[in-house]
Amino acid sequence: MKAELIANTYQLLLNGEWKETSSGKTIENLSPSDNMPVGAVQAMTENEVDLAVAGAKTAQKDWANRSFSERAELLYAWADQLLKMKEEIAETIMKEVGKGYSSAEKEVVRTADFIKYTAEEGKRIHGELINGGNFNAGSANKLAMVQRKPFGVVLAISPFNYPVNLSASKIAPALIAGNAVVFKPATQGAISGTLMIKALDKAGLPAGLVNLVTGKGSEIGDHLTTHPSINMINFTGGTETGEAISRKASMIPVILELGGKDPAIVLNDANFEKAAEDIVAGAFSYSGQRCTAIKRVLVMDEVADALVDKLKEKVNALKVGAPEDNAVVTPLINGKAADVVQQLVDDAVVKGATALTEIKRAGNLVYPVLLDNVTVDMEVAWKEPFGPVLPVIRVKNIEEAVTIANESEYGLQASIFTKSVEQAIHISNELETGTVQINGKTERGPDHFPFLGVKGSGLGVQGIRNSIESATREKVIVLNMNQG
Ligand SMILES: NC(=O)c1ccc[n+]([C@@H]2O[C@H](COP(=O)([O-])OP(=O)(O)OC[C@H]3O[C@@H](n4cnc5c(N)ncnc54)[C@H](O)[C@@H]3O)[C@@H](O)[C@H]2O)c1
Repeated sequence: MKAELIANTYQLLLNGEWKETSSGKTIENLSPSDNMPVGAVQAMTENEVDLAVAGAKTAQKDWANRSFSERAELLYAWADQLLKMKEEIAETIMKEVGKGYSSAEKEVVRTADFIKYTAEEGKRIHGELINGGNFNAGSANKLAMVQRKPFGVVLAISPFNYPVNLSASKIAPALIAGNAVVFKPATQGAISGTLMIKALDKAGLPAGLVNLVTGKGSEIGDHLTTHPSINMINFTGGTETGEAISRKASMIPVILELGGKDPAIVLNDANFEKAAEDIVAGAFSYSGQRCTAIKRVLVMDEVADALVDKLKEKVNALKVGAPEDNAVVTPLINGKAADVVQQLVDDAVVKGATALTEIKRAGNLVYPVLLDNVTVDMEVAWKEPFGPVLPVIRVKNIEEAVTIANESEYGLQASIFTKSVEQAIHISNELETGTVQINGKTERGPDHFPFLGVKGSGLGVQGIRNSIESATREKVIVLNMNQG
């Protein structure tokens, strides 16, 4: 019997049953914006993790035998249920991770769209036939039938900042490809993740096909990532955690979406109004707590004053405050995150950066900071703040901008603002990033574009079709035809 979720203490979903952990322990989530309790999730035991993985392994066998279109039906129904729960989920995202309500609502709608597109795209996945005669030493009598097969059980680990979107973008492609999923949401974000799974369960989820594992990553994370029955890991989070996972996971594919230090490079001929608008939106929306946030500006010396004036005007106009009021800059996820930002700003100011906005903090709420005259000896030039701070580095020429951009340990995205497309393409080719945005802010999506990070920003490629393909391996059957 499936029990209804108990108000404020959320249950885990294990092999078709909503229940409490045998540990008797729960983890309470407080809202980053007002410190009020949002609810509690179960702190599962290693034994329950084992049951979750084993149940998923069993459920996967039957699921893999279903056709793509049958699997797609579950995804369509899931998207419908998500939209029916839109207000409840958006409100929970808002409270749990401090995101403005309208952004939280957009996250739910975008996720439903993502799931539907995944269902459609899954139906277009097919293998290929290869004739052996295409290779010199081969024979035209050999025919390879290449099919795409699921890996088995996919472990999906998501971060706090998009608790619904970055979870479903792992689960839906894995499911359409015929895998089962063990889903471990970030603790702060686990209630939103639980509601998303509740929608999937209402849509007719077969028992065990997706098991919800909640608990502290630091306590059950290693047990999960080194579990012998996990066949693939899809992780989004910090670079340190991701690198540790990739070292521990042995002989299984790992997809990692990690941190970033995306630069916006502004050339002499840029449209400064448009560049400033995009840079400020790119840097400060959801308080800069986005992997693809613009995290530094590299502007040509001659035009820096003109750009900085516009940046300052727009930063000062940002709405700061409560997520309920749809503020752009809201309290950060926790006090530790605010301390990191404050420390980076203090270091820069001590070393001679010019703060163009008032440096102000109230608990987790860090007011937006625009720093001019940042130099490469300052930590803020290199570290990911994951908060509302934008450093401006003035450079002599394009070569210097490219050098500073590429000296980063990260390589997620970069923006270039210029009227010269040729120049932009030339610079794009020099930049060591997964994506370059010409005359636009760095961002993930539209979700069917390939999305990847290089260097410390990740491993593997996402984007709907890429994500489905990444959740499958090839299986080759060779037909040796009778020559007689
Ligand atoms: N590249 C991208 O697409 C992308 C998108 C969003 C966020 N991010 C990055 O995520 C980070 C912020 O998210 P966060 O603070 O939630 O990251 P985090 O690394 O602290 O946590 C991510 C997830 O890992 C889990 N975890 C922690 N220790 C673990 C362990 N030992 N084994 C297994 N799992 C473990 C956490 O519980 C959580 O679910 C930023 O660095 C940001 O740039 C990247």
